[in-house]
Amino acid sequence: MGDSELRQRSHKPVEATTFQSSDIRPISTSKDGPATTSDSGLPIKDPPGSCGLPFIGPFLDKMSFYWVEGGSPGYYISRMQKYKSTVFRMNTVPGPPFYPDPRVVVLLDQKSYLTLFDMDKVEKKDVFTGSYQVNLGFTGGYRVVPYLDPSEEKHTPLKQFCMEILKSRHKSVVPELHNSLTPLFDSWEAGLKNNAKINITSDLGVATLRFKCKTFMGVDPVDPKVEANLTSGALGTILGPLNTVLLWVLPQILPVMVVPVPKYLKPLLAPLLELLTHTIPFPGFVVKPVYNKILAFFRVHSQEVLDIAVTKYGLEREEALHNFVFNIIFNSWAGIYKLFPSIMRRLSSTSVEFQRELSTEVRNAIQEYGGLDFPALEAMPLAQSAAYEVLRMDPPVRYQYGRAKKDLIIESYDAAFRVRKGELLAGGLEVAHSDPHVFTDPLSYNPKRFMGEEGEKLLNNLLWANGPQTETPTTSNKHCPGMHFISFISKMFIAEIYARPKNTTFTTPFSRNMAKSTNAEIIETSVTSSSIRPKKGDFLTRSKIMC
Ligand code: HEM
Repeated sequence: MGDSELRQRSHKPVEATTFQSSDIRPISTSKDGPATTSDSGLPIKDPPGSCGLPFIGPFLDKMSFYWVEGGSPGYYISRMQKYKSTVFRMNTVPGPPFYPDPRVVVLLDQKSYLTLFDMDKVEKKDVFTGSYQVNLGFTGGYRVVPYLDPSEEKHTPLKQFCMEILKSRHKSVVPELHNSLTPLFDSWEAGLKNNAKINITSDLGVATLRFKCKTFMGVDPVDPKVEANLTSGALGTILGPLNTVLLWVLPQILPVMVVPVPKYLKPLLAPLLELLTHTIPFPGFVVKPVYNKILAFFRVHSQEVLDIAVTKYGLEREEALHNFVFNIIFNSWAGIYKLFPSIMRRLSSTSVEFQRELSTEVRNAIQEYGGLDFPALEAMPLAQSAAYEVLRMDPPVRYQYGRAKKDLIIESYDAAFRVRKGELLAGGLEVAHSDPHVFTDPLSYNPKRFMGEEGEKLLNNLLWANGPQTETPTTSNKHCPGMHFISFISKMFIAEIYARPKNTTFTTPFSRNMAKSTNAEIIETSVTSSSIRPKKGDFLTRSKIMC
């Protein structure tokens, strides 16, 4: 399916669809009988779609998700087109035999998607990763804050603690990000002059890990002089800091990930990979050595932070420690690990003229305010818009879930759907972020999209942080408390690239390597970065690229 087909996807009302009886549980009705139209006059119907026969349906769907349709968004889009609806029933992943019930009602347009942020309508208990839950052994036996519903007692103090950490360390953000990126960019440029191979994703991974730890704990996790650092001991030496954290992060998301395998090896490797990654939930003990290593580092260096958790928020020290590790490594670092390479890839696809304009904005602001700091960064609307546009097209977290607290009527643009209490709602964010009702030419990277009065209004529809960019994360909602932090550092990352003395545009080898390491394709051989374009059909294959 091509981009043009996607653009033409229909939101016209659909005919009533046949259901498997196993898909439907009894629905409560008012004494006047069930309503036939919603409050805004739309016809009420059951969501189209079928989950198939028990076990067989979910199993076949799961195979299709991982091995035929390349995961999100292709899997969602093919079903959206089949049912001619942006709300429908389907099986999510993982599924049988050893993962829980994968039946969900999917929401793919901007209107229905908002249901997922309405705490009166959905419960967010244990749905952070969707239909399955990560073994508690990954987090020291604690249910960390993203798994808690706001109605749970611990949610408020744990979220307040996270917000406090972000606020209290904000002055360190600019210098620490600068100090982490400058030597890295220097080394890339030096290496590229000598035709050395660079790996953008892993190099940035280490740099941002150092940035996170230095900002929030004041210590460098790879400095051999630092106690319990992530390169120390046999494990640290063998794995290195990046693999240590990845070996803890990845098994938590592997159940929903498409494992990239060359086409010709698929028949050979698929059964083995299925068995290893998508069949049996990972038990906690598999990550114990690496988690203990991470924990030991945090335990030594987060005492000041933990004092705040205990004295100000009345939290148990050990629980606060596991939450702190999760906030810094899983919530935050893992998101940046995906986001920063996406920013480079998207920027490298823009024209030289645009990159010059960006560079001029960055340099002028730095000159006017005497350095790359908060005031200068405030004066970079183009860099900010370019960053928002990456968050729109490549949201690092691609799914959101919530369980219906009661029987609901959920409206899309052209129909209203009955959803039963207890059903799991699943949002596919890449598709909702490409809603043609809201975004013009939604499949194109338009770095100026969020600029100006009209552009700023679109921030209401930027939902990557589990809520509109214009709304505030609070203890009563599940909005990501790191929303402003991430928006800010993404803009600063762009500013750091374009503030570099020699980089009015990326040099050719820089771009070529960016292209190679992010799987983009060089379609011309001219010397400018505008020759780098994402692969054809990128929207559909992106999930493979980014994994
Ligand atoms: C690119 C980076 C990030 C992305 C894509 C991201 C995305 C999200 C999303 C989608 C959720 C909601 C999950 C759900 O309930 O369905 C969430 C929640 C959360 N995020 Fe972020 N986040 C990022 C960075 C951060 C940072 C920097 C922090 C803090 C240091 C953070 C802390 C949290 C916490 C504590 C929650 C749970 C909120 C609650 O329970 O109310 N995140 N994030």
